[in-house]
Amino acid sequence: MNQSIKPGDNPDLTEERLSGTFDTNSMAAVIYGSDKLAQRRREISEAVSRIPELQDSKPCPFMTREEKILEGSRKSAILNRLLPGLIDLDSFEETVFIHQEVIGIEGHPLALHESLFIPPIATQGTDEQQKKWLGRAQRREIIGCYAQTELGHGSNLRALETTATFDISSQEFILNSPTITSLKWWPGALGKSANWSIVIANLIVHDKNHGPHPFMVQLRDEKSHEPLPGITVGDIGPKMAFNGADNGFLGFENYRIPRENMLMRHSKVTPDGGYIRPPHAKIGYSGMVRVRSRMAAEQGLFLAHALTIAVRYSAIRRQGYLEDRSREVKVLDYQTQQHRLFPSIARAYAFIFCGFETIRLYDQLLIDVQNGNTSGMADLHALTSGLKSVVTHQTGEGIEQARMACGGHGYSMASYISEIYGVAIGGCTYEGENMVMLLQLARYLVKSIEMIQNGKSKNLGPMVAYLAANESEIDLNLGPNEYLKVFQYAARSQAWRATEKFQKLRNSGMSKEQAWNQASVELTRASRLHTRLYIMSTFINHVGSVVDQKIKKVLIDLLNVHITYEVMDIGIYVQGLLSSDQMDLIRNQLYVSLETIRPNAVSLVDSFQISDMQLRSVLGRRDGNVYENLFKWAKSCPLNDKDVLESVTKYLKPMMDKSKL
Ligand SMILES: CCCCCCCC/C=C\CCCCC/C=C/C(=O)SCCNC(=O)CCNC(=O)[C@H](O)C(C)(C)COP(=O)(O)OP(=O)(O)OC[C@H]1O[C@@H](n2cnc3c(N)ncnc32)[C@H](O)[C@@H]1OP(=O)(O)O
Ligand SMILES: Cc1cc2nc3c(=O)[nH]c(=O)nc-3n(C[C@H](O)[C@H](O)[C@H](O)COP(=O)(O)OP(=O)(O)OC[C@H]3O[C@@H](n4cnc5c(N)ncnc54)[C@H](O)[C@@H]3O)c2cc1C
Repeated sequence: MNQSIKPGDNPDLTEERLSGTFDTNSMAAVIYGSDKLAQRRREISEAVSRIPELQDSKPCPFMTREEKILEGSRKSAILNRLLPGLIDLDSFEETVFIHQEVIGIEGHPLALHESLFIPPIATQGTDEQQKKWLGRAQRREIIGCYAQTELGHGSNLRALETTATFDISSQEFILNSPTITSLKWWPGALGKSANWSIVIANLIVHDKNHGPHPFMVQLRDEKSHEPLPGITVGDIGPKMAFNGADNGFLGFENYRIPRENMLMRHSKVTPDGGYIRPPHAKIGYSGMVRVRSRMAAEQGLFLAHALTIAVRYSAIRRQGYLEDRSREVKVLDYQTQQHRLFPSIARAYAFIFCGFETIRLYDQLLIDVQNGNTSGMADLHALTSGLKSVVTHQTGEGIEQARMACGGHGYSMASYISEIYGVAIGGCTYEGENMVMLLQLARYLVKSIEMIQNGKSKNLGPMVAYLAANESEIDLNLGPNEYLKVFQYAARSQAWRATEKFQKLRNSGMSKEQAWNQASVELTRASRLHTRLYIMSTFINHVGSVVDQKIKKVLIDLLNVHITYEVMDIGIYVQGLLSSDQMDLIRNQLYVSLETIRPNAVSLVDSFQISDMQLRSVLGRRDGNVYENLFKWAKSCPLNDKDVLESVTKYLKPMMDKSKL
């Protein structure tokens, strides 16, 4: 049963919900990993809806940037007071969720505090450092951010210019931004809100540069909030979206911090200037790996937001005719609309499933690393590098298709899809620009193939074992596992093609760097296919583990949409394996699976359980009463406060009057 049905709803949406074949609360339990977690989300939404001071003071699209930042801060402060009664304070998921619900996706002063400030202290700080700062940060006595990127350097961390030079005589580090390009640029909440930051700076001891390391740095006075002497800080200005966040710039001029402010769980500087190396050279990058490991689920949810809006709206929007000329048809009945939206629903489910898997893998790695075992770091770095790149790109594509699927109203901020798009595609850039991260995964794939070439296939990890197989024929009695083999063929042949291109260029005498650059488009293609294969196999495994038979049946239907769409999408890579008859068969299976999923489309998006407050979309309202609310929304636009604006009295009217003479 669809749990969203209520009296007074748009009858078209109710009809859709009645046609659903499964219980949406049970599906939510599968999406969020357990009945308890799905129920907690419902309870938190419900509790928030009953607290007047947590409601939006006006629709976000009508707010100026200053109002957005003020509103985010107002709500953050209220939440901090109310949180103990509303959520499990130890749960990161609940903390993120309630902020999302109350403040939305446009950013807020604590967005980075939870995800990039507290985790490095907790994982890279010593016990004493944690004792000193963790409690204060968790109680929000201080607000923090993560300052790594510089005006001139983001992707290439080796070129960061900020320095932290150890001064033995005073037992302090002296922070400096030696050039304009070394100014920290982009950190969220740095601009106006944060008073502390994790700063990534080159550690210099006895004139030797040990590369980027993390430091705890106070930026502003804790009483006056004024920048401390030696600190230059401010906001970088408006962005494409995410304007409730104050991304900032930061410069240091001989700014001193105590030796104890370098996060020293892994690397250390001793009082006499000795440097102790970390157990793995890239352990300082693990804060980024943590965020990347969470991005597939986050992005899947961004896509889920846009699809909830587009699918619900498509069920109430009637336009044109099919057979019955007496009533216009729901646009959701057009095959083109289904082809535009349903593969994205499948992807959203796939991203969320695989996102929760990578969060689990990261949590396991964290335990291993704390126990001194860093052997899994390279695997997870490769996996999350590829995953963040593919998922953010496909999420952006899916959201944009969702916008277009809503026709003209999709272009209005009342749909809110443009904001979702703007925030989500930031993910193509932050936490590592997508091409750069695909090339990180490519290094791993090339190394894996070199192992095969050197007769060491048995040392390959399970995620790359397929690179050594030799599939040349597919039985087209196609079930998911045969589709997986088709995808493995595509990913394998592209990985070999790219590696061989690189090796050929090397053998022709080209430098490693030039050869890599000349092969890089092919290498990124290999990384994408490898990642899409991983997403597909995780989806298949996940569906296989579902116990509730009604839920399993729908998920198999959704999986069929996914695997047929994905294979059609990579057709060019499987030409050597599949005949044109086989491709036709798959194409037809895709069209059949679109029809099969159609009656469950609304229930599948309802199962994401995104409340109206969180969705902030007139088009995507749960009750489907879109037209009357669009009219209300337009009337409430500040431009309509007056009938005659100054733009008219001051310019247009005089112009028209003058023209009359
Ligand atoms: C509705 C949904 C709800 C959602 C709720 C949440 C909403 C949130 C929305 C918005 C929030 C926005 C928040 C944005 C926050 C953004 C923060 C940031 O962006 S922080 C800055 C991030 N910066 C980067 O990511 C920089 C990218 N660059 C790098 O990471 C590195 O420079 C590099 C590209 C990895 C290269 O590093 P380096 O030059 O040092 O190394 P290489 O020579 O290339 O490689 C040497 C070997 O090291 C391996 N390596 C590299 N990194 C790692 C690692 N992390 N772990 C393990 N190994 C690593 C590399 O693979 C090489 O190995 P070999 O090939 O030699 O074996
Ligand atoms: C919304 C948002 C929030 C952010 N928040 C933070 C934050 O809180 N803290 C923080 O420190 N930073 C933050 N950032 C910065 C972000 O991490 C960087 O912008 C990102 O890492 C990309 O680096 P860049 O800007 O230097 O891109 P560039 O590296 O300059 O990329 C420009 C182009 O060059 C290409 N390119 C670069 N290197 C290579 C290469 N080796 N091979 C092939 N192509 C290459 C890229 O693919 C891209 O096409 C944020 C950014 C955004 C957009």
